[in-house]
Amino acid sequence: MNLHHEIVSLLDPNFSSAVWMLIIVVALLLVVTYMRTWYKYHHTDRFELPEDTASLEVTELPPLYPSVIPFLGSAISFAWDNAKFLRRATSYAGKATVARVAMVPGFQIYLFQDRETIKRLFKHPAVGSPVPVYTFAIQRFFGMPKRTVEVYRADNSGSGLKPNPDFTLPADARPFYVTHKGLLQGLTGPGLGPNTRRYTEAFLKYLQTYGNAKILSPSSSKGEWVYYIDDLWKVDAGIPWFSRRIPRFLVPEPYRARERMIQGLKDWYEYAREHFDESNIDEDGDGDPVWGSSLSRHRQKTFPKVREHDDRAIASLDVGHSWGSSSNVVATTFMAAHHILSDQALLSRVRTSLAKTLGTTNISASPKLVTDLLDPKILYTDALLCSIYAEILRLHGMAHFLVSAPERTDLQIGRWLFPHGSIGLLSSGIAHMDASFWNTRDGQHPVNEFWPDRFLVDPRDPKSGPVNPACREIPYSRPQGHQQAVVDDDEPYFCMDGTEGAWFPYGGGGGICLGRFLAKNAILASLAYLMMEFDIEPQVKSMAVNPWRYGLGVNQPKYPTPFKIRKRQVLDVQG
Ligand code: HEM
Repeated sequence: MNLHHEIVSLLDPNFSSAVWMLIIVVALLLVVTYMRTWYKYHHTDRFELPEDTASLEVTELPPLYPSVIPFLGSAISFAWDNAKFLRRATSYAGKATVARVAMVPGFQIYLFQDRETIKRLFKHPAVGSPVPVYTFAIQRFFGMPKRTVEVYRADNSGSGLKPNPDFTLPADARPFYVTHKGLLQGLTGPGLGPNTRRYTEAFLKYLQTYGNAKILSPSSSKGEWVYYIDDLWKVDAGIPWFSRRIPRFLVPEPYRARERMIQGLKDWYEYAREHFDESNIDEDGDGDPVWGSSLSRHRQKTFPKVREHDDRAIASLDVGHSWGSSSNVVATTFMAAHHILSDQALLSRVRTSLAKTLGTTNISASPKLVTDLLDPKILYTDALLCSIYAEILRLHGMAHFLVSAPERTDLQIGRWLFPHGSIGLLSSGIAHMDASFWNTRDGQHPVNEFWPDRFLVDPRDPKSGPVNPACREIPYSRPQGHQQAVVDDDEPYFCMDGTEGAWFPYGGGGGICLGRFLAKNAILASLAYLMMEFDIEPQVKSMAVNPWRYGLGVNQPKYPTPFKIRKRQVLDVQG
């Protein structure tokens, strides 16, 4: 049949009257539904937030985002360009807001982007991290065997000591609790100091032997050394593919690298079990030559007691741990170094400020050990360095977070209802780019540009500080600390007051990154060492960000960014 015939048959009243009627009814339904949603969407007073919400009776769901083709319309826009769709759906009259989006029939996602709601979500004790996000990551990113993933999938007991009341399984079915407890101690408790120190020592050693150094896992199955860190970066490059479920035959390299890491880790466990000697634990009670840290020893002791956690499964968790503890730290340090090194005036300000903070211009010639000098307690007092750190994570810390309401209880988040079993999405990338909230110095320093002074408060300048003076709610205050006492009252200081719910590269609430303190310590120490000890010349004029990774963590460059690096020759001037 040719086109002419098709048109004729469509116009034939006998053939198509019923079809036409159906099409017209469906079209009318779509138009009416769209107009109803559109009307409600535009007539919700979304910016009216009552002061006291505790006594408020909430019946209001966030407004449903209108879409011409229900469900499909939003799902397609989201899949096509999630950053653009999220920005559009979460902004109203130029302000960040909340919206409900129908993704597939029967499933709506709650987009929370206004600061007040985000602050409340982070503070609400019943808001959790959805189990499917974690199970997706351990299975797809880190190759966890299915049988072990099922144990996580069935664990709705939470990560606290006391399981949720509806959880009826025995204690060995609580992998979230076991993992969380170990990480909490190792990354935020007694392990933080020793871990920071070991990180700094390893980083210095790596740079001092730059070019020759390869970090090796203890052995592989064939007794060969494996380039663990090289493989880690191959896995890191594979994360955008894993997250889109691209199969192995199309991108074999990251899958192969992951397998080598898993094998190397399993061999290491065997080797370490054989060679560990308690009497070799360091004086700090944490490190040891074979397991490395009390966190590793704790994981080895506790994981095998959880169902389906043999060496194979633990190795997948450790691939995840290796990735989680390095990818974002390296990306943040790289981005900060790139911005500092691209601006000679800033580089010189950073070096002057560090020399003052550390009390010397030549840190390796200082009578103090470099690791003592790069102590976080000292580096935290360097206002410019801290401001650069916060600004880099604002500009480049782009992550989507999912939060969940409990399975049986509706939550009241400010004036909004977050119904039981629902999933919410927050994007730090959008919050970090809110031009109405951040101080741009009357547009001189737009939100999409790096401004090293954004988080500095100059007591003599009322227009300084991170928050747009027009929407600042609380006055800034100088951080109180023993080192701060010696500081001149007029000197600019680092401050994040008033940025809660607007700056959250590490997530927030119960699911907040447990490595955030270690990350900050590592980033500050690495930057201080790189800037003070080396002359680094980038070999590219500009750097483009890789859009493929948007929402997966800190931005990375799209193309290789070569640089020349050599040891600095500086005179030892004690401050
Ligand atoms: C700049 C560096 C880092 C960034 C931007 C970052 C970011 C994040 C983000 C966005 C999450 C998810 C939060 C959520 O889903 O609500 C997370 C979770 C986590 N991060 Fe980090 N992270 C960094 C460094 C680290 C380091 C150095 C470690 C460990 C040594 C670490 C360990 C973890 C752990 C264990 C979790 C899971 C927390 C939980 O589920 O209880 N992170 N991180």
